[in-house]
Amino acid sequence: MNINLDKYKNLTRNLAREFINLNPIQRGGILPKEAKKAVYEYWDGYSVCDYCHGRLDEVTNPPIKDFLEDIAKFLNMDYTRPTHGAREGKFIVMHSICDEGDYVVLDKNAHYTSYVSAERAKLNIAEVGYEEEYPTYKINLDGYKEVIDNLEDKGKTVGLILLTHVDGEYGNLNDAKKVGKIAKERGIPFLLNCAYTVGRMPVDGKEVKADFIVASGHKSMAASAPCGILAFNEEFADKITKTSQRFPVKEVEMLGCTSRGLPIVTLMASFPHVVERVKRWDEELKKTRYVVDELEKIGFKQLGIKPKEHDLIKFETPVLDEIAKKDKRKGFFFYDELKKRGIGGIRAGVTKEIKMSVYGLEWEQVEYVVDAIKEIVEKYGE
Ligand SMILES: Cc1ncc(COP(=O)(O)O)c(C=O)c1O
Repeated sequence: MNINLDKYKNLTRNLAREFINLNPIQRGGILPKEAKKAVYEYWDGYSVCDYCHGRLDEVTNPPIKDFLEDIAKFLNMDYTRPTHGAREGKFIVMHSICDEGDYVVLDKNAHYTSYVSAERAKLNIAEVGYEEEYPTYKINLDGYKEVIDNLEDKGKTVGLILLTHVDGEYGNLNDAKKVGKIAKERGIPFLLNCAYTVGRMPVDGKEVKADFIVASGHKSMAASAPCGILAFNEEFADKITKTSQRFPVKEVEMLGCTSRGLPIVTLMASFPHVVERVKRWDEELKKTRYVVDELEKIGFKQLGIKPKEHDLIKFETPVLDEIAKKDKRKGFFFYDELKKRGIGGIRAGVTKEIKMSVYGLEWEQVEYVVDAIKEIVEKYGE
């Protein structure tokens, strides 16, 4: 065997712990210290299966069964199951409730994993477009009606309506209740993709008339990847939790058991922290809007709906692009300068547009980030 194993020794992370990480996909997945402690207890393989009597969702030690009931209450949904992430939840819904060839109607800002889930489930896609493209990229939610009507007029079956609660490109928050109402009127099941919302901000499934909610533990619930939650209502419980003919205790869509180790433990251990932090969502929005106000003063331009209703910020940054043309480090100057100031998470080499989030940072840190960016622009700009 000629394999060099040295590279696996002493694995360390470049983005050092003391860095302020501005990457929007990572800010909601930072573990509180309670969850870090649980890691030491449960880091071995199938660590949650010590007292299993056949199925993950029924394990009482650690308290997975209770957790799934509690998280259903937290989301105001009837039932939940653990998954490996939002994408696995979407696939489970599509695969279990749609028939091959059905249409999934989704918003144009949907994540690639929504498309890939549909493809894997052998479904077709129809998109709902924008009310406005540049600069807000706001989805025309009334457009769901038109897209559904057009498909039905052509004799097609719409098996599912999917809405991205907050998208990963612009951080636009959609009015889920509006789409939930359309879904109810048309009698079509409604899946709300809450990868960027559940765990960061309050979400009430019944209020928005969602039949299914998918959430992402590692993106927004302060958990280690990969893990997530699929929540569903009574009406669809039989389909989602159908058991195997040959192994009657095992749920087919879960392939028996999903998150069977450390990730689900971090998800549970972080739950008290998550329950508390969503109550402080207004404060998070204040921080986000402060960043936008301050950085627009130095020539950044926020894309997406204004004012911000979510912490993911996308900026057009012509000032950075101008500097990159002259600096010998080219586009890498910004990454480099941020790194010197203990800030990471902005894509290296990119200066035309940047994405960032200050979710969960202390106000002092938010101000530090804003001042650091202003200082860099002042120092290197004209
Ligand atoms: C809107 C949205 N949905 C889903 C996902 C995927 O989440 P997961 O990794 O939990 O499948 C992402 C990841 O960036 C996302 O932005």
